[in-house]
Amino acid sequence: MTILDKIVANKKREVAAAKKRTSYIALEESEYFHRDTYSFKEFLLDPARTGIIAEFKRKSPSKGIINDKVRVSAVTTDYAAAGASALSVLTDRKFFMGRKADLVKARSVNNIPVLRKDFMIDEYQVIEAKSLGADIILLIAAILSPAEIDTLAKLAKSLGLNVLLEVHNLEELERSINPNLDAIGVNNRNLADFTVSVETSYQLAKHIPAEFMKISESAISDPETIRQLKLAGFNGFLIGETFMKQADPGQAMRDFVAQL
Ligand SMILES: O=C(O)c1ccccc1NCC(=O)[C@H](O)[C@H](O)COP(=O)(O)O
Repeated sequence: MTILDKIVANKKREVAAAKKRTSYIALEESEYFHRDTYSFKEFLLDPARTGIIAEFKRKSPSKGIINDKVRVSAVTTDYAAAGASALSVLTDRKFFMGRKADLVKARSVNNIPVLRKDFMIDEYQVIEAKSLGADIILLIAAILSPAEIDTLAKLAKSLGLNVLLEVHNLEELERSINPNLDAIGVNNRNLADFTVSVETSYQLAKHIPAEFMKISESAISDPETIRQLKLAGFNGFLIGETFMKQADPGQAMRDFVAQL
């Protein structure tokens, strides 16, 4: 069983428990459920911003604890002030030490798009994402069939959410492409064995149709890589560990942006 299989098996149990705890009606009564979301594309293309999607990530399966000493409100507002085009907040508890409350907190103190970073396998999670204050959901091609991507993406769009599809290779990209997506993210981390290579982004860039925003995800650790990725056509850059491994992630992002 790969780590991804374990994450998905656990997610199925978590979603079943969440459905018992909080009804669909309760989700739809959340103060955020009826809000208008921010456009991911608009913020990515805003020349006053960096294109960076800055992630709040305490722990990961590949690295263990990265930083469990910082507060989501302070870090995400610092990220936004440093020029983030969007925030990414992990809500998986078991493998990433995330919390749904982290997303609610990030939403309440920021005015830029927020990605719910989780392993979406069920329509319930999409509705929950809206109720927690997310603007963007992530659909991971490695764990979803094309039909599941279609269903989840259509539901997300009907709620005004932006949809980011994550792929790791050409086969995933070709089978998963769907008109209800806003952005395609190329994950430079192989989720099966955790090896990382930004080459994955360069190789897939030319295969992503022009109508989708292009995002490069993971293992981005220096400003020069962003310059190269921009030349290859990428609009967004998802960065977690590079900032979060520092005692002050917001300052780390400011220092990084100063070199762009
Ligand atoms: O980060 C992991 O170890 C990981 C393991 C299994 C599934 C997903 C995983 N990460 C999710 C991500 O996509 C990253 O958090 C995100 O792209 C940021 O990556 P990084 O900048 O390398 O922290």
